[in-house]
Amino acid sequence: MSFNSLYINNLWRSATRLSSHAAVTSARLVAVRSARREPIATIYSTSQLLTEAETKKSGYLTMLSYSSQGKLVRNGEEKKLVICIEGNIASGKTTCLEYFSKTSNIEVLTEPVSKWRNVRGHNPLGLMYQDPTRWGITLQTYVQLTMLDRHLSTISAPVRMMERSIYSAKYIFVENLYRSGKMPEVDFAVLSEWFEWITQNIAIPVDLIVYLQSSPQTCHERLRERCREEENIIPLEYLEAIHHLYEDWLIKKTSFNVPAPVLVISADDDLQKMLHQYEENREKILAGSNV
Ligand SMILES: Nc1ncnc2c1ncn2[C@@H]1O[C@H](COP(=O)(O)OP(=O)(O)O)[C@@H](O)[C@H]1O
Ligand SMILES: Cc1cn([C@H]2C[C@H](O)[C@@H](COP(=O)(O)O)O2)c(=O)[nH]c1=O
Repeated sequence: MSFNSLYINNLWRSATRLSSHAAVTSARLVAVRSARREPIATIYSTSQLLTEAETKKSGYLTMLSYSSQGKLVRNGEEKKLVICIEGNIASGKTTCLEYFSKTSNIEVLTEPVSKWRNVRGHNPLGLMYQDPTRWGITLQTYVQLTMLDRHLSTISAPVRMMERSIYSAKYIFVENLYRSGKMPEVDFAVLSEWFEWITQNIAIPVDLIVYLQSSPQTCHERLRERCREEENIIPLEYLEAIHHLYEDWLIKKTSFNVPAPVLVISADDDLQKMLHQYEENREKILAGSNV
């Protein structure tokens, strides 16, 4: 095994699946020490993890190596396209993904909302809507973790389409909690430190962002129609705030780094017209292009 090549856990995934304290501890050691660029061979030999052969067989671990920028990257997936579908709450992202899931050679990853509604019997999404100042950090820490898990999971098809990204979780939702005065500064600082560490040390490739641009009013109507219990208390103003953050990020490009070209699709139309628009844009989307 080469010096700049190592197996590390997909962090939390191994923690739950390997169910061994020694394995979890050593996995953490590998991740942290490798980020500091200490000799991998030492790390590998001190690890209580699976052997290389066991690792490959298990499929739980991802082979990572350093890029020329010094970031950890997944091996062998350079030619796969990653497309993130972005947009306000209830703008139609899941519906869009469902449509494309019928296409062969596309892997579709929806947001892990079910995890946000149930982590070991707790509902951080519901808690956050009830008391954002107390529970915003709890939800957003978990969102960041689960989105990172999505980004790092092995890609099983030439094209991956995924709902949102670790970027929008931070640039839109954390930012909104903080700007609206509902997230204490210390919570925002800790989340920001985590986010910066992740994005500086781990390559999170995105080739195209498809922005479903919808009016907050449309989203409000669709949200009511969808009837997700936790979201009953969302006022129109909340969707307006999310909308403005999205517009500043992806249209005006005045707030945060945009990690990929953006293809804008207006999403206020009825379902039939939306499906027509998806067909019209299919080629561009699957080529990872916005022109
Ligand atoms: N173009 C559309 N016209 C009318 N209703 C829609 C449209 N697209 C989605 N919906 C409905 O709106 C709700 C939210 O859509 P969904 O795809 O879940 O949005 P998101 O994943 O962005 O939150 C769902 O009830 C869905 O059936
Ligand atoms: C990414 C992210 C999401 N949320 C909330 C917003 C919504 O209530 C759900 C996601 O539902 P959608 O229909 O897929 O938009 O989760 C959040 O509070 N924080 C986040 O970072």
